[in-house]
Amino acid sequence: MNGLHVQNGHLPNGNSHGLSMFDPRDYDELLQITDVVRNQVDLKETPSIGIICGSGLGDIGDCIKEPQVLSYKKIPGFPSTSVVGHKGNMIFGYLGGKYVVCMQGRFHPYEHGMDLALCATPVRVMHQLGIKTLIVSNAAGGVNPAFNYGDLMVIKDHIFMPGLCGFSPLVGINDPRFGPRFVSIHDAYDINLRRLALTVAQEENIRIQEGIYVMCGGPQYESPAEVMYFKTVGADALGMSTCHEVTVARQCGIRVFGFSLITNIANTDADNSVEVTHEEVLVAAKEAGFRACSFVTKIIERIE
Ligand SMILES: O=P(O)(O)O[C@H]1O[C@H](CO)[C@@H](O)[C@H]1O
Ligand SMILES: Nc1nc2[nH]cnc2c(=O)[nH]1
Repeated sequence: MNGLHVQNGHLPNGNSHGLSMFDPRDYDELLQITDVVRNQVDLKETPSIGIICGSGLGDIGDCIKEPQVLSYKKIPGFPSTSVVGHKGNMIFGYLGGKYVVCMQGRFHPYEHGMDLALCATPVRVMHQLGIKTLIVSNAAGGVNPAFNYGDLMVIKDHIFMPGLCGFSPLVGINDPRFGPRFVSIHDAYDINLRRLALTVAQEENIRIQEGIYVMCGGPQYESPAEVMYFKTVGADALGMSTCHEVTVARQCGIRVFGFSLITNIANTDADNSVEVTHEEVLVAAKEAGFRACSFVTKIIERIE
């Protein structure tokens, strides 16, 4: 067991289950966590689809029918969610006629005691629970000048800044049961799911964009010069999450669909002061809750 990747090697929630230390890269230790989840939920069937709700987008989890809600506090190995707008529940139930598992809240690399593999633990647990498709959502700042506040953006590809700088969740011991040491990220966001999402948005009259998502380390928002830098290299939206989850999902062969809600327009002009706050991000997400929920539900209805 290698506790190096978890702060002090201790799990804040682990004691009552006898799992007080764990390594998010160790398949067998994650299996123990997955078993604890299975034992606390009356699973109706194997969930085929996993969902991760972005900041303020927890309404997606609240749309689930026949929900069984397991607080992260009851799952050994799951850190507490410390970011406002991330409730910290794992929800099992039906959405769009399919049995799903939904993470109502995610872990970000900038939170206390995190490393990227630990942040991606929910994806590995959902893999062990049997999901074949992952839907990830996030709140993001729009960089593309054609984007408006409140737009949804289908993620076409990403630029994973921490991953490029040596902080990939795949750094460290590789257990081949999760997948290969070297993972190709050439087709991370499934093209058929992207096409399906664009069709659904058109049919439902939902304003939709498609673009490149950049994951920055955060928690500070970008300076105008940084926004300009990302714009120059082809970014459409900026956030602080998602890419580590997608990387881990692709290693396990999970098919991925991702979308961003554009909660603010990132500023490129240092002479024009524009403050971004997490409060406004949450307001934008709240306003979009119903739309995001029906978008995800309609996509799931049509997933094969
Ligand atoms: O990516 P999600 O979890 O939606 O959250 C986004 O919103 C927060 C900033 O307002 C950051 O954590 C950013 O990543
Ligand atoms: N990095 C980053 N994350 C966000 N999340 C919501 N808005 C933003 C933004 O402008 N930048």
